[in-house]
Amino acid sequence: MTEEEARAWLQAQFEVSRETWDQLERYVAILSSAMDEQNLIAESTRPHIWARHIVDSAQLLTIAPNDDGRDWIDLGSGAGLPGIVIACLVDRPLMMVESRRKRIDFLNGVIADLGLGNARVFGGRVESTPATKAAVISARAYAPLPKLLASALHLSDKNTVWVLPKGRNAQNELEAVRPTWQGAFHVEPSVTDADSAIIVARSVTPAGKKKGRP
Ligand SMILES: C[S@@+](CC[C@H](N)C(=O)[O-])C[C@H]1O[C@@H](n2cnc3c(N)ncnc32)[C@H](O)[C@@H]1O
Repeated sequence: MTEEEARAWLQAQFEVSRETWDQLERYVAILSSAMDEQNLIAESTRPHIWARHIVDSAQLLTIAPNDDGRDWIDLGSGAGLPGIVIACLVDRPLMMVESRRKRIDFLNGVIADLGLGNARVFGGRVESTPATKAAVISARAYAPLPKLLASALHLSDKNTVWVLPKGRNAQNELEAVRPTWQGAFHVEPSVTDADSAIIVARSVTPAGKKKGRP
C-alpha cells in the first residue's frame, strides 16, 4: 500500500472529517520529528508512516465492536500505535498503557497537542493497571501472545474483544497457545501487508477455567 493509497483507504473507510485529518497529519508530523530524539518507530518505516502505522492501526476499527461505553485499552502503546490513531478516528474512551517514562511523556504531549479529550495514559506496567473491564484490548508489538494474554487478563471479561496485530506467524502463534488458553480465536488478514495478520479473540480464559469467569 502506498502513502496515497493509505490516505484513500482511510477516507473511504471512515469519511474522515477535516478536523480529524488535521489531527492525524499533526500526529504524523510530531511522530516523524520526535524520531530525531527517540526511536519510536523503525527508521525504515519513516517514509511510509501512513501505510505502515496509521492504516495498520486504523484497520483494527473495522474488526473491533462498537463503543459500549467501556474503555478501549491499548497495551504497550509506545508512540501511540494504535491508541492515538483510534482516539483520533472515533470518539470513544481510550486508555493507553505504557511503562517507559519518555514514551508516557510523549503520549501525554500528543494528547494535549491534538486535544484528544477521549484519550488518557496509564503510566505503568500492564500487569499493574488497575482492574477494569475493557470493551476492546489492542496490543501491537507489545509481547508474545502468552505473556500478552496473561498480563492483561484482569482487564478482560467474556465480552472483551482482543485485536492483536501480529506478523506472518500469527496462525502458528495462535496454535502454540491453544493448550494453555481457551476462547474464540481467529486470524484476520491485514490490509496493509500480506506478511501481517490480526489475531482476534473473545472469551479468553486460561485453559481449564470456566468461560465467562476469568
Ligand atoms: C515495540 S514497542 C511497540 C509500541 C507500539 N505499540 C507500536 O506498535 O509501535 C513496545 C512498547 O511496549 C512497552 N511495554 C513493554 N512491556 C510493557 C509492560 N509490561 N507494561 C507496559 N508497557 C510495556 C514498551 O515500553 C514499548 O513502548
